[in-house]
Formats: sequence, structure tokens, C-alpha cells
Amino acid sequence: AGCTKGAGEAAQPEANVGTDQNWATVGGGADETSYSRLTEIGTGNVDKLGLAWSLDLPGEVTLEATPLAVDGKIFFPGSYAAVYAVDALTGKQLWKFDPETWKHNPDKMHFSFGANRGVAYENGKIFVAGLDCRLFALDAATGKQLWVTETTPAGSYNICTGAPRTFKGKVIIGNGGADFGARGFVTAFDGNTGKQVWRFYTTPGTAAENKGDPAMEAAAKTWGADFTKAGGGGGTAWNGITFDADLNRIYIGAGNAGAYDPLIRDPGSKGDNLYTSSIVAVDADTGKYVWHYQENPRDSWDYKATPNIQTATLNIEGKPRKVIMHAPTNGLFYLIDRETGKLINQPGKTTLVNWVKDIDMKTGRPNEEPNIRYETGLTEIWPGTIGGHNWQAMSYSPRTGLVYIPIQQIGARFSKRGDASENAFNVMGLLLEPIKQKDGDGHGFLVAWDPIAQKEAWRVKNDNLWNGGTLATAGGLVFQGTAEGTFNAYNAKSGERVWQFNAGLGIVGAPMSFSLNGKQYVSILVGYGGTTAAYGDFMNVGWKYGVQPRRLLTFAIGGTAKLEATPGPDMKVHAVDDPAYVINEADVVAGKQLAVSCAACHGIALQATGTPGPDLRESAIALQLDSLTQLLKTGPLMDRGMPKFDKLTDVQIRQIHAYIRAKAREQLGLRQKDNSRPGNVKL
Ligand SMILES: O=C(O)c1cc(C(=O)O)c2c(n1)C(=O)C(=O)c1cc(C(=O)O)[nH]c1-2
Repeated sequence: AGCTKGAGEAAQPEANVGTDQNWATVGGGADETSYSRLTEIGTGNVDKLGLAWSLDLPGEVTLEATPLAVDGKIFFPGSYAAVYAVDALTGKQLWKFDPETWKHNPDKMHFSFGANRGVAYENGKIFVAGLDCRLFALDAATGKQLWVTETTPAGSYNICTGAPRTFKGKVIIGNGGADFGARGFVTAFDGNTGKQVWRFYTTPGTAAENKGDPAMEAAAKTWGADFTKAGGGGGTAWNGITFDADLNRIYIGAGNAGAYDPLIRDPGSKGDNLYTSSIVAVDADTGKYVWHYQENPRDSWDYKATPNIQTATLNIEGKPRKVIMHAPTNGLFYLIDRETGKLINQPGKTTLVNWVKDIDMKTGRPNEEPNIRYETGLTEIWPGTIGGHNWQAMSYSPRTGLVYIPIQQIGARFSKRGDASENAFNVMGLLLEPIKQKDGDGHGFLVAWDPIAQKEAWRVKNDNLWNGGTLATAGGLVFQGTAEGTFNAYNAKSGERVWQFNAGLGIVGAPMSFSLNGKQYVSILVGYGGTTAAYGDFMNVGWKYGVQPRRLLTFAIGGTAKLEATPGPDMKVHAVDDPAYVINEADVVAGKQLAVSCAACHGIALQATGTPGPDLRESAIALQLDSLTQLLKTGPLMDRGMPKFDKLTDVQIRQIHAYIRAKAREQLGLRQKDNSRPGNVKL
């Protein structure tokens, strides 16, 4: 298994990289390279690539998952973790399983945004985690539930949006909630029984809880005495988790620290706050700590190590090295020796980065730029909290030796004072908002990155910021969907766009490829969304709730199927006013604060663009007090993802209604725009 012939100097060993016939885990192979070894679809015939079939998915909203293809069937989760099984040849739905999270643990719907990043497969079973963090095992043949287990404690702020991964008869899942100080952990369960095998926490607990656990005792030394009282924690592993069969390890991508401001979450300390913003290697059988590499010591900016963690063997200066490749949200690209957890080379900057000069190669610690820790109260930082690269999978091709990263160029303003706009969120005492200032800000880029030279080979600019993950293939192609609804293929060496398909709706998920009866297919879920869709004012892509269908698309050479034409993007907000309605200003002020709970699904300051819920300024239900009251109190749309808010009083509902009315009038130019910020966001 040497280097691929004729693939150029940078070619790397291809054996065992990625996957071929089946695409049995969200990242393709266990190595999370999102690489297909199939070659039928290539640069020579991609112009003949066409739609083989499509499946409409009524009722779905955001679709973030990479589907799986196993032995002729495609499996994927919808927005709220309903699992679909589809015949891979015909696109016919075979079965659907719905975990009905809203019945089991409806409170968790209050801090959700309708997204699930994937299912796992092993030994004839499909595994999926509901938003409420119950983990289900299903019979892949029938969709029948085999077992279910709770993965988080009752009453926790953890939600589960990530894909489980399987390894050696086990299934592993993490959770989210760091922004609210939830303590992160991953748990491995027996795939046959659902019994817990081990659990690894990514931040320490109380002294009593840490006692006797060396990894937690070591981590606790990097936190002050009062962090548990202050509610500090985080490090939630809500996306990247990778199994390394060579070394029998699991790599955990731990999220940001919560609260973001270290003085709030960890008063009286200057510690690193392990294992937040770190990759942690643990033993796959026992969950015992092996090493960690912290990308952002004492994280203060919502930087997360959660993007997908790739494993590979690269020939570097003539020697095979077992590596991890990682592009976390902080904008750097890390090449790490996976045996030791040490950096192999100086991390490169994949996007606009202003928080760090470089990394000290002796200690592995960043040499931070001055005034990035809001020393003077206001800090502008690139990348911002949305990240230089977020959960959208990057891919790696051994044939080019390049990694294909869905990059974002975006900054954030952090402030402890009142100098922010209505787009700012006050998250536990710290104001933050995304900012666009420099050329290229607010755009995504498909970046081809050389991990050994630590430099860019080429980049393609996207029209919008928040785009899909990538697929690299042995046919010399890179596939990516975009916010504006195109599905593109590029020449993996040159970055030239060689194919494009209009998917009719923005894409955030990643494509995958599989082979059936000797023919290669490429599939992708179409369903714009994700947390960044809530920044409607900042980034209008024009997708409307309930207008463009959510779909699974499958392509093959010679495919001739056509998508039914549907309305294109509409940048206008069709706000509705009732001139007879008299706005009570005190209600608007109170309603604005209450409406913070609506932001994840209806947009920050009610500015929605492709969010999982409608734009309330256009919503017939929300604009009438009676129907809004009915909706919030009785929860008739809970099965569609709209929570019940039965703890709200009539007065509070009236206040929310006044705010919706006011925002509709602002939109129509009938009222002065209010750019002031809402109050503190704390659960
Ligand atoms: O701190 C957390 O635990 C947590 C969880 C999640 C999530 O569960 O999806 C996201 C984030 N953070 C986050 O910071 C982030 O940018 C993000 C984007 C998305 C998404 O699906 O679009 N989820 C999350």
C-alpha cells in the first residue's frame, strides 16, 4: 500500500484512509477523514453527474447530518432525531423511528435549536441520541427499538445534538450545554445492552467527586477553589469524537469553558481550566486518561475543540507518523502526534486570526496577543464565537495530501460594558456579538490546506458565511454544499469548480459517497439551519420557514431526475401590521428580554433566516395575542419542535406579543429601530 501513482509529490498512503462501498459512520471511516476511495465519479466525467433520486422530508427543518450508507440502505436523522431508513437505489423510505423527545423531556426543547448531526451503525444496529440525551439502539432492518438509556442526569442543562460513534461493540456519545456552564462528559455504552461501560468527564467536579481519579485531580488543580460554587464548567463534547483502532484510543474534542468570562466561571484563579478547549485521548476499553492537548488554555472566547478530529498516517520527512489533524474554531490548524499528544509543526492560520502570535513549540502553549482577554473592557477578536471552522466536517484526501476545510471569516466583539448592539447577547455577564469589518468578513471559504507545509494550497470564496461540510474522493473531487443552496464539486488539486447543482435550499450538512451494485453515488441532506441561522440581520440568506422542502438528494453518473421547482430565496421580510394595535412601550421592553428564549429558533431580535421556526414578524399565529397565548400555553406544535411555555403568565405573553408587534413595525419602517441589547441570558 504505497503512495498513489501519478497523484503528485504530496500524495500520502491511501490504504485504510476513509471508506469505499459503505459509508458507515458520519465521518466515512472511523478516521473521520470524510474521504471516499471510490473513483467512478471523477474529474473526467463529473459533468455527467446528475440527480438519481430525491426524497422530500416533510416536517423537517434543519438538517445537519451526514447520512450513512450501509449495504444498500441509507440511514440519517431528521431535525429532532427521528431516524429514517431509505432504499439507496430507489430513495423509497423503508422505515422511520421517532424518539418523541417532546413527550419525554420537553424542558430540553427550551434550549434547543432543532438539529441532530447523525446516527451511528454497528452490527446491524443503528444508534441515535435524542435532543433530551436518551440514547436509542434500533434494529437496522426494521427500525424497532432494541434498548434506550439515559445518558445525562435528570435536570441537567445538557442537550444531545451530536452523532454517536461506535467502536468494538460499544457506542459513545457526548453532549452540549457548555454555554450555560454544564459539565461535559462522554459515556461509552455496551452496544448490545445499553449498559454503561465507562464515562470520562471533560471538566472536574467537586473535591469529593474528583477524589481518587487522577485525571480529575490533575484537572482540578487548573481551576480555583470556587469554580463549582460559581457554576463554572463546560468542555462539552458535542461533536468531534474519534476512535483510533491503531492505538486503541478515543479522542474527545472538548468544547469551550462556561461561562465565557473566566472571572465569572472561575473566580480567584489563573488556571488553564482543563480540559476545556482540548483534545483528550483516553483508552478505548477503560476511558482512562492518556494525554491531552489544550488548544486554548483558560478559554475566554467560546473557542471549542469540537470540530471533527481526523486520524491519519502521514509520511513526514520520509518517516510515517501517526497524526491527528484538527482545525478547531480558534482558526489554527494543528498537526498532532497521536501517540504522544505533542505538536508536530507550528500550527498555521487558516483564516483571519488575531488572538495569537504563534505557538511555543516547547510548551505547546499559545503566545497570545495583548488585550485579547478584555483587559480594557472591549475586545475584538478573529475568529469570533461562530468559529473559523465549526462542526461542518472537513475532509482529507491522501491523493493530494490536502485537507478541505469549510472555513469562516468572522470576528466577535466581547464587552463587559454596554457598548454593543441588539445583535449582542449578554451571556452570563459578558456581551458578545459577531462583527464584520474587514474584507472577506462574513464569508465562508473552501480552503485546501497542506497539513505538513502548514499552508494553503487554494481557496474558493463562498457567497455566505455558514456552509456545508466537505467530502473528498479518490476521483479527485471535493464536494461542498452552500448556504445559498448550490451543491458544488471542485477539482481537488486546483480548486476549479467542475460541477454545480441547484438544491433549492441552503445546505449545512456534509455529503457522503457509497457504491452499490458497482455504481458510485453521492448523497446529501438539504436543510439550511444551525445556530448561526439565528443571526438574521447579520446574514440574510432568504430561506423561509415551511417554503422550501427539506430533502435527501442522491446523485450518480447519468442521473436524470429533476427536482420540482420551489420558490427561491426571498430576502424580504413580509412583516404584518395591525394599525389598530396600540403598543405599550413597557411591555416591549419586558418582552424583548423574554424573547431571548425564542432566539435559537426564531432569530436573535426575531430576525430569522432559515431558522427552524418561522419569522415571528410574518407569523399570523404570533401576531395575534389569542393564538400566541394558545400556542405557548398548550403546546400544540410540540411535535414540530415548538416547546410549550406553560410557565409564562398572561402578562408575560402579552409582553412577548408587544415585542413581536414592535419588531414587525420596525421592519415596516413604522417605528424607530431599537438597537439596544437584551438583558442577561442565564438559564
Ligand atoms: O457549548 C456547547 O455545548 C455547544 C453545543 C452545541 C450543540 O450542541 O450543537 C453548539 C455549540 N456549543 C456551539 O458553540 C456552536 O457554535 C454550535 C453550532 C451548532 C450547530 O449545530 O449549528 N451547535 C453548536
